[in-house]
Amino acid sequence: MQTPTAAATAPIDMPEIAEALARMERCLRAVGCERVPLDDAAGRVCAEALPARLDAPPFAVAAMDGYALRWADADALLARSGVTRAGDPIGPPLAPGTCRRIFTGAPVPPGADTVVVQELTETVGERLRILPGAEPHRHIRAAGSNFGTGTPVTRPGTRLSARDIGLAAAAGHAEIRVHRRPRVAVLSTGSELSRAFADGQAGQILNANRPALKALVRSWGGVPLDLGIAADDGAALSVALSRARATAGIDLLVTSGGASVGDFDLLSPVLAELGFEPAFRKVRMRPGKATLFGRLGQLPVLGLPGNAVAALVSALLFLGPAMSRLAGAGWAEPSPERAVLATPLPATGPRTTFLRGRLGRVGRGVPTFSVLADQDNAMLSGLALADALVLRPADAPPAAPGEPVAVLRFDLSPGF
Ligand SMILES: Nc1nc2c(c(=O)[nH]1)N[C@H]1C(S)=C(S)[C@@H](COP(=O)(O)OP(=O)(O)OC[C@H]3O[C@@H](n4cnc5c(N)ncnc54)[C@H](O)[C@@H]3O)O[C@H]1N2
Ligand code: MOO
Repeated sequence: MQTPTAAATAPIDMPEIAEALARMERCLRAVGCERVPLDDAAGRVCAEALPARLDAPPFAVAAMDGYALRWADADALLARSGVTRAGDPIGPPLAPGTCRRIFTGAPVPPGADTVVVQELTETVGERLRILPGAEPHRHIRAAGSNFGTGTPVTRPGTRLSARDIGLAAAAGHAEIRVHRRPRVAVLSTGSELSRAFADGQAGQILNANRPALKALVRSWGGVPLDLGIAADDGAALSVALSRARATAGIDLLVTSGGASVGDFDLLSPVLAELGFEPAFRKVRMRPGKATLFGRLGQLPVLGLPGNAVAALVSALLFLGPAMSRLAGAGWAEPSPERAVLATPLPATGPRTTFLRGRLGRVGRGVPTFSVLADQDNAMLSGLALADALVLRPADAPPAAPGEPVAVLRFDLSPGF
């Protein structure tokens, strides 16, 4: 991990989202690699350009069931000379004036330059007539026409799809080098958090962020490590953070809560005592202002707000790209799409603002966006119902139905 260079020179203020992301990007590197069987490679991030170990197809093969022949002989009545099925050896060369019965996938005999589909042939006694409609040089897949030996068949930095895995297998590979899954530790902070429904006592809140963040880590290709709950107590938080720093193999620590300005929001002061190097301690966005990022020794730390909606919106913007970079798939920020307002929007305050809403579609045009009534940053019911966020610039005036807006669609961040 590189030193957060911007943070070293810039004041630790409240950067805009783009600046905060840029500072974060400079601090994160892809994790190491491992070799896995192709059967376990789906969705993993490829770390090598596998070269094909053979020509494919390895020899000329018939693409249809029919007869192999020399096109120059097509006007004659052809003598039959044997049969080749898929899996048969290549067989002897085809003598002039003859044809060979052949089936899809079978090696084409040397000398033949055309396969005529059986539907365009006619048997005349012992011989074969080629009917009008047959075409020269058809229905043969030349040796190496799919790929040649040495051709790279996988691309580093891409998530392996079923298509990639099929191609790698066709190219003679049973294993592939991939990035290991990033290990992301999740620490919830807050004395009010209870561990489970049955524990719930007066004054306690169920821990929604922990399972939600672990789910995101898993959906985005990582392995979550649950570090439990730290109370709003300096000593407890210090122990939990120091333990995380000392634990080998954690690629990123994600905390939630305790990041604001209350007397019991201790994350920032405790991190500072432990020698944290911040890249930013707040972001000019709503929700999600209480987001911090930096390095605790070698360990990158992303501090998300406690409010459940703020935590998830901030995770969409910051944890998503971080996971993508750590996983080896490159830095990938959620990209806004165009939509048209179906409902009015209020003026925004001094931070870039995200409002939850639902997309609709009118004809084939850009989708419509209807803002939801519930925009409380702690209340998950509205976020669960939403399928997009509208992105409003800071200090934007009210907007009316019909106006174009930018939206972040949740379906473009699978698992969110
Ligand atoms: N005087 C100010 N107060 C607050 C400000 C501010 O600027 N000045 N910022 C507000 C904003 S914005 C947010 S967001 C929150 C951020 O607070 P923290 O990150 O310090 O989070 P907490 O205070 O610990 O918790 C806030 C809220 O979220 C609930 N919570 C916490 N963890 C979880 C969890 N794991 N699962 C479910 N819910 C959780 C917690 O009970 C609180 O209700 O601060 C505002 N205040
Ligand atoms: O900005 Mo807080 O992080 O609004 O919810």
